[in-house]
Amino acid sequence: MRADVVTIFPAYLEPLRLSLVGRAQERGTLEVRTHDLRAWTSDVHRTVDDAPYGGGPGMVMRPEPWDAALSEIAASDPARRPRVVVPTPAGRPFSQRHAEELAQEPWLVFCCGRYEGIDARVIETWADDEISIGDYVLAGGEVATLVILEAVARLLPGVLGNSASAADDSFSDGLLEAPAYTRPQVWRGVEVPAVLRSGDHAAVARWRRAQALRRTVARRPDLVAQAELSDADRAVLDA
Ligand SMILES: COc1cc(COC(=O)c2cn[nH]c2)cc(-c2cccnc2)c1
Repeated sequence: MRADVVTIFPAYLEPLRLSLVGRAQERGTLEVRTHDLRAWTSDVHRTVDDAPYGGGPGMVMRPEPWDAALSEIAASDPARRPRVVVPTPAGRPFSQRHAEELAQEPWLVFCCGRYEGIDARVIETWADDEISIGDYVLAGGEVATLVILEAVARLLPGVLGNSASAADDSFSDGLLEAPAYTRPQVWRGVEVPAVLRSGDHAAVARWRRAQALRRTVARRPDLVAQAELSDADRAVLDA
């Protein structure tokens, strides 16, 4: 996968060189290219923003630099059309399913908005996906891009070691993760649930499913409504 990121703060994307996403890049599984939007300005002050029509607080990002940047990036591989993603509070809520969808794409381009956002005509012309990572306002799209790219990168083949698997992700079955434990067996007087030390894999699976169900009912009833529940699941919830 190739991922281009257009931003006025390229340094914000440095964390992508670390850890999991960094390893994916070393392996060639993912190629991340960052671009400074100001490279596509033509005035001496390298202006990327201007006052909003209709008044109101703050500034809006001008269309010309974005159009020049996206045109040049898209033209760099004429045989393919990138999927253009714009992180924004006004976007579709990001989810594991959405990450799985994006992980199938060979080429993503992320547009990191700053100020009050990007001129709507750029979004209309270029954006394939407007994505929100949560109902709050960030100062720019860079952090949201890091979130989305990390969620997508870990789904790419070979990125997660063989000890972990995205297929076992909590959200892969639509429920929250069950509680996890490791050594010591007793810590601060609290013992690891016996079933987890029983070696009975079927019992462990039943216990984890029950814990995940109860946790999801308590914290995210909205997810329970969407999950496919078996009769055994319903028995747990009715208990
Ligand atoms: C492209 O347009 C944007 C992008 C961003 C950065 O993304 C987020 O904040 C976000 C992404 N998921 N959740 C939050 C912020 C605004 C914005 C809107 C209103 C006032 N101030 C800023 C507009």
